[in-house]
Amino acid sequence: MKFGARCAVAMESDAEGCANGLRNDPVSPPIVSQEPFFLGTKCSSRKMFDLSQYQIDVKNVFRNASPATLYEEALRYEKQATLSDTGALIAYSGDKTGRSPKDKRIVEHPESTDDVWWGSVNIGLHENAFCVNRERAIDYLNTRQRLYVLDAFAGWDPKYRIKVRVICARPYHALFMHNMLIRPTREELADFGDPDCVIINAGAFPANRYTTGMTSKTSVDLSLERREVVILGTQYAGEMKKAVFTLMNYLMPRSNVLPMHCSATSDTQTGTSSVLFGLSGTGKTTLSADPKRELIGDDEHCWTDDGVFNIEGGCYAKAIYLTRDAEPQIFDALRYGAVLENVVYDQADHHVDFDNASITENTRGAYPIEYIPNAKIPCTAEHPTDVIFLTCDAFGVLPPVSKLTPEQAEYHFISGYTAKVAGTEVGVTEPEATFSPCFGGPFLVWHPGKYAELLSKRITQHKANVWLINTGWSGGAYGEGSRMKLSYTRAILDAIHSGGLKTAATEKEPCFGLEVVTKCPGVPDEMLLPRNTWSDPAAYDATAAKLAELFHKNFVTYADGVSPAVRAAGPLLHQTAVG
Ligand SMILES: Nc1ncnc2c1ncn2[C@@H]1O[C@H](COP(=O)(O)OP(=O)(O)OP(=O)(O)O)[C@@H](O)[C@H]1O
Ligand SMILES: O=C([O-])CC(=O)C(=O)O
Ligand SMILES: [Ca+2]
Ligand SMILES: [Mn+2]
Repeated sequence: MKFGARCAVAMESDAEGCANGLRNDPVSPPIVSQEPFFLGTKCSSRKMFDLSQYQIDVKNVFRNASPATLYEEALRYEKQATLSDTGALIAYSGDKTGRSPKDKRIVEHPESTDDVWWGSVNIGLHENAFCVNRERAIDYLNTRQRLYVLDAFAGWDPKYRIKVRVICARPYHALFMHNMLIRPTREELADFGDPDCVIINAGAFPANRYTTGMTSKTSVDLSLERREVVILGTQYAGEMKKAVFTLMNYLMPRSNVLPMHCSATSDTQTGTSSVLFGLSGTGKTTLSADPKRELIGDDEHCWTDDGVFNIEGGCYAKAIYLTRDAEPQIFDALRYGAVLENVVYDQADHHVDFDNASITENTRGAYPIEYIPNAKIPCTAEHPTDVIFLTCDAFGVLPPVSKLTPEQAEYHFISGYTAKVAGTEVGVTEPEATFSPCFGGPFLVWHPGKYAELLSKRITQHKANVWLINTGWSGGAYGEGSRMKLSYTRAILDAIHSGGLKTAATEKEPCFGLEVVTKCPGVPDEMLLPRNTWSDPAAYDATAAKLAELFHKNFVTYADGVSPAVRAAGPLLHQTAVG
């Protein structure tokens, strides 16, 4: 894949100095680190890493510093940084503890404007406002004593990978991206050349609300032409990884490749994969940590003519209520090298209280993918045999598992349903339906139809089975029932992966028209038909009808762009009343 190179940079390798066993020149004062990853050698160069092409002139620039160096930097220079009792770096993101989708902007440019699905997801920004924000970010970075540069890759398939450069002021951000991107070898770093994408992270500094197009002090701006991301007014680290994902969501479909907000695992024998789509909190990361399978990745993948590849080099797991019993692989990955974001810990022994949501519900841990024992490196796999849609239905009406027809698959992919539970956001007192197209609305650049078409084509071509799994409520809506037991969801996945569920008994459910699996090893029969789990079946019917109506209302926007068969694949109830 070829990208327009805009800026030439002299990137000098320190390999020679190390090979000669040269010590640092004692007279040159700047501390410059270009340590390679995982090589176990301390190899620093006195050559300044030059950021002048970005008009950045800061004395101490660390390029691809080792985790140990970044730990040192964080502990010295970040106010609240500390170590957990398992050796993870604990860091705090400040006011923003989650992504800010309303503050995301895409530069309007004649070259890409016809490609972009403009609206509430992709809000346009004038090129001039982008330049103002970019300059503001650079001015801020120039006030710093120390900066961190990370050059690394996104995309495990060499045919599609892009070179990403992160420039940031916080060691925690550098370590986060070191974990989340694909770490280059020493040779790859020496030959890195010009990056395909640059993230300029000045998140500690606010946007100016009077800059055209700004509605708050936070702004995450992407220029598809410059291949640059500017971050102001948010230090939540997840913005950086999802900015890369957004860029991939633009680039990949141009090469007939489908980017997916999903996790992926592969069969240890056959190498075939299964992908789990789902919005935030539905279980992608949790369920992909599966000792019976190989882990390809937990959040961002692409489906090409050759199979699937992970975009990332690490995982970013929700840490709230994490226990070693329920999720041992993830729990054990939160050790030396991992970043633990916004967690509360005991001041005396630095033991992390995973049940404490006083800073945020969205506590997170970021670790390199090889911290999961059964990760497959390189993170690529054969075509999926199974495509799974995860939904966390807080209404408690969707069945634990149903088998979708190709038309239902397209309908549910475009709908992207999940539900928020009451209590986590102010003002949410009952389950709130969320529809996010392609289970990743905030990251789409093209119209959802483009991704839906690519998915349908690949599903048909590879005869993949499509399943809808409810990881949310059972026995009643939020407040009445309870969250689906993780062991049941895992048993369902095991049955899918063993091939057994393909031939399992099913029953057509009348409200959503779903073919519900009624027998699954490891799951009590009565759990599989949700109506049976409610104490009041009439209340179930009423809630199901309400949800069906929400599906119809949401689908109105997309109805014109799909075939009549797909339009008819939604919930059966109230179809005429609303749609
Ligand atoms: N039956 C279940 N299936 C999956 N997860 C469950 C289940 N019951 C409870 N959970 C919890 O729900 C959360 C799922 O979060 P997870 O990190 O897997 O989300 P995700 O889909 O990866 O989201 P994101 O895109 O934000 O990273 C975890 O905290 C997990 O412990
Ligand atoms: O992006 C984040 O901050 C976490 C995540 O995976 C998501 O929200 O989908
Ligand atoms: Ca995740
Ligand atoms: Mn995600």
